[in-house]
Parts: sequence; structure tokens; C-alpha cells
Amino acid sequence: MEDISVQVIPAIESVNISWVGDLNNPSIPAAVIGNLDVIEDKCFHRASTYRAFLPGNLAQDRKARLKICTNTIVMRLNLVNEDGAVWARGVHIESLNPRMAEFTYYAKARREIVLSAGALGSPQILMLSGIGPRAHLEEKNVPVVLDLSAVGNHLQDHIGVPLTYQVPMSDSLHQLKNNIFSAITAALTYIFTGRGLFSSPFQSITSLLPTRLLDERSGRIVVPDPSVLDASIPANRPDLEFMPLANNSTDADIPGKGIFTLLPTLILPKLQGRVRLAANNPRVRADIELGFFTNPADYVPLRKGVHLALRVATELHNSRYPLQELIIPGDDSDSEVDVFIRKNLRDCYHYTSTCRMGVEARGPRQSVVDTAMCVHGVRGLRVCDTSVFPEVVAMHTMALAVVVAEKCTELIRLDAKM
Ligand SMILES: Cc1cc2nc3c(=O)[nH]c(=O)nc-3n(C[C@H](O)[C@H](O)[C@H](O)COP(=O)(O)OP(=O)(O)OC[C@H]3O[C@@H](n4cnc5c(N)ncnc54)[C@H](O)[C@@H]3O)c2cc1C
Repeated sequence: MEDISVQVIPAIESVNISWVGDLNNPSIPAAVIGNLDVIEDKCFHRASTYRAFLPGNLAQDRKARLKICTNTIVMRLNLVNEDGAVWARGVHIESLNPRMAEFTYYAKARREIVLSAGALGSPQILMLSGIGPRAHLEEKNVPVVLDLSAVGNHLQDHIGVPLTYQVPMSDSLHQLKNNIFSAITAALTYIFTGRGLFSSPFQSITSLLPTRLLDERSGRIVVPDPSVLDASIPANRPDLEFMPLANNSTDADIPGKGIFTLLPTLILPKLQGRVRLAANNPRVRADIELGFFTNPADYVPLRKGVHLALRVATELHNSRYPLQELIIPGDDSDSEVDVFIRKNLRDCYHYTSTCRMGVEARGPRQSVVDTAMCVHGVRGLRVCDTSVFPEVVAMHTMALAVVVAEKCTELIRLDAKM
């Protein structure tokens, strides 16, 4: 059985977006649709970084020099001023188990500390430790160790506008929730063959395109001649991901219906949000400003993406597919589409750049870590996660988080040899 995200492919191809076997092939055209890579092991089980990089047997082998503390929270780093420099000397940790809350621990660093708490967590820990924008730290009563204004700034993410449709239940992943027979069949198929609905993530297909080639009114890629679609032209770098999803991508509860979403997503947004301390307390989540519409230029490609979705839906109707509109713009005028974007815009959990990498700590390209991922002005402290991306990348971020970690490992090894 093919869900609607596969059945929609001809409608997407009809607007001059080409199906390609491998989205990673550098010689594909500029506007493409193809299978999204997923990480599976040989038995078709999804492989997490935990299972791929730290399987139980490896952790066991190294237990003499590896201590894993689960259910704990990093409170702050111990930073000391010595010989005119700031040194990171250790990490203060507490248990998240309420019965052990009174216990605090201290992990002393022999060589260095690698902070990997993600693009929301790493700037929070730096600020709690006294590294961040001076005025903000003072406002939150955190003693300032180092005034580093870029910490927590420049938060980026992909942003999408879901257009929601009803489709036959058998074409939607919602059958797993609404039809016990489908759920049991899918579970048994997965257990015995490793295949079926449970073997794939909710997104299996995706489309990437440069909106500069997208005609706003018709929602089609304009191709006066084939050279226009040359992906090697820098201006043809895709800035829109167009996701067909066989599920509901909104917060709206739509019970008992088969749902299909067309999700145009801006993957090179100009927005800039930020992370700030809500309190001088690691147990209180940081304030996250996603920065939607901090740059009005983001409207233009998003508007084109919504027109593309409306066009693809029209093509599906024309092919007599039983599609019913649920949450879409009232009409295709710019004003109505902009209202729809403002009401329905969502983030994509691809947070980056809050401890961004760069050459200088201050100035117009202010940054937090240098090219070796070491925090500017601090000895013995690296940051290693998506927070160091100088900008958000035009692809899903997980694989690149792994690349950053591999690079960091190499840098640590190199330093150890010196
Ligand atoms: C719901 C969801 C779905 C996603 N789907 C995809 C996808 O399909 N494909 C894709 O490529 N990407 C996806 N992403 C994005 C991807 O997961 C992230 O880009 C990636 O995990 C980032 O890795 P990281 O190491 O930077 O941070 P994280 O993976 O966030 O790791 C940071 C860790 O630090 C911990 N931490 C934070 N603060 C503290 C503290 N004070 N003390 C102790 N621990 C702390 C956090 O709990 C977390 O475990 C998804 C993200 C989400 C949330």
C-alpha cells in the first residue's frame, strides 16, 4: 500500500519538479523530489546515535574510564580566573530524581570540557556559568565571568506553513490510530519482515527547490530552457523544502479523519531568534524567542511555497483524487496568504547557531566559539552540537550534528598529540 505522500508525486512532478533517485547526487537538477534518507540498521530498525556510537558492549568495555550519569542535570560549569585567563575546571551536576535532589556532584576536568546540550541547552548552561551578554547576566543575578554577547543570539530554525487536507483513511498514517486492524497488521508486518508502516518515519519523500524559479501566481517552476534548472549555479541553491506528509502537522485535534499535509518549509530563513535565561536556575527552562518575522524578507519565499501547495492540491483534484480542504487559505490573494502564514507558521525543531562559530567574539559577525569549537576567551571549554553552526543549514540537522561531533573528536585527538 502506498500512502498519499507517495501518490502525490505525479502532481508535484507536473509543476516541473523532477523525481530523482538520489537527492544527494550533485548532478541532479535544481528542483527535485526524491526519497528522504533515513538511518536504519541492516534489520531495518531505525538507528539512533546512541545505538550507533555507544552500544552497551562498547560502554561496558570502557567502564573504567567512562562514567555515564543519566537522569541528571548540569547546573553550571566551574570557571576560574587564573594567570589572567578564564579556565573551565569542572561541571556541577544534580540528580533529577526527586528523592536524590539534595545530592550535588562535581565532575573535575582533567583536560577539557565538551559542552553538548544542544542549541537551546548549551547557551543556557554558558549563561548560568557566567558567560554571556553582561547586561542580561546582571539582570538575572548571575555573576559575570566573561562578557560574550553572542551567547544565545542568532537562534535559527526552519519554518513551515502546513496546508491540511482530508484523504481516505487508508491513505493516511492516521489509520494506525483510528483502525485497530491496520495497527495490528502494521505491527505484525514490522515484527516479521521489518517492513511496513512502522518501519518508516512519518516523512519518506521530500522535495527541494529554489523559490526564485517558482512563479508566485501559477505555483509552477518556470523553465524557459533546461539550463535554468542547473543546480551547480549558486543562485539555484534550494531555499524551500516541500514536504508531503501523510499525517497532521498542526496542533489542531482532527479526530477520526485521514489527514494529509502539504508543508512548504523555508530552509534558508533570514529570521533570528534568541535564547535567554528565564531565571538563574537550570531547572527553569530558558526563554526561547523563535524570531518569526524578525526579517520580513521571509514572507516572499513562504508565500511562493503556499502557492505551490495550492497548485499541487489542484493537480490532485484534477486527477480525481478525493481530496478535501480542511485548513488552507481562504483564497490565493497575497493578503489572505500572508494572514494564513502568520496564523499557521510553525518551527521545525532544527535549532542552530546560538553558540555560533566564527573568527571574532565581537563585531558584526560576533561568535561564541572559534574554528576549533573552543569558547572565545576560555581555556579548556569546547561546544559541540548544532549551536555552533554559523547559520542554519538547508537540510535536516541531525546528520550534521553527527558530522560536528566527528570533527570535534578529531580536533581533540589532534590537540592531545601536541
Ligand atoms: C521532535 C523532533 C524531531 C526531529 N526530527 C528530525 C529528523 O527527522 N531528522 C533530522 O535530521 N533532525 C531531526 N530533528 C532535529 C535533530 O534531532 C537535532 O538537530 C539534533 O538532535 C541536534 O543534536 P544536538 O546534539 O545539537 O542536540 P540534542 O540532540 O538536543 O542534545 C542535547 C542534549 O542535552 C541535554 N541537555 C540540555 N540541557 C541540559 C542540562 N542542563 N543538563 C543535562 N542535559 C542537558 C538535552 O536533554 C539533550 O539530550 C528533530 C528534532 C525534534 C525535537
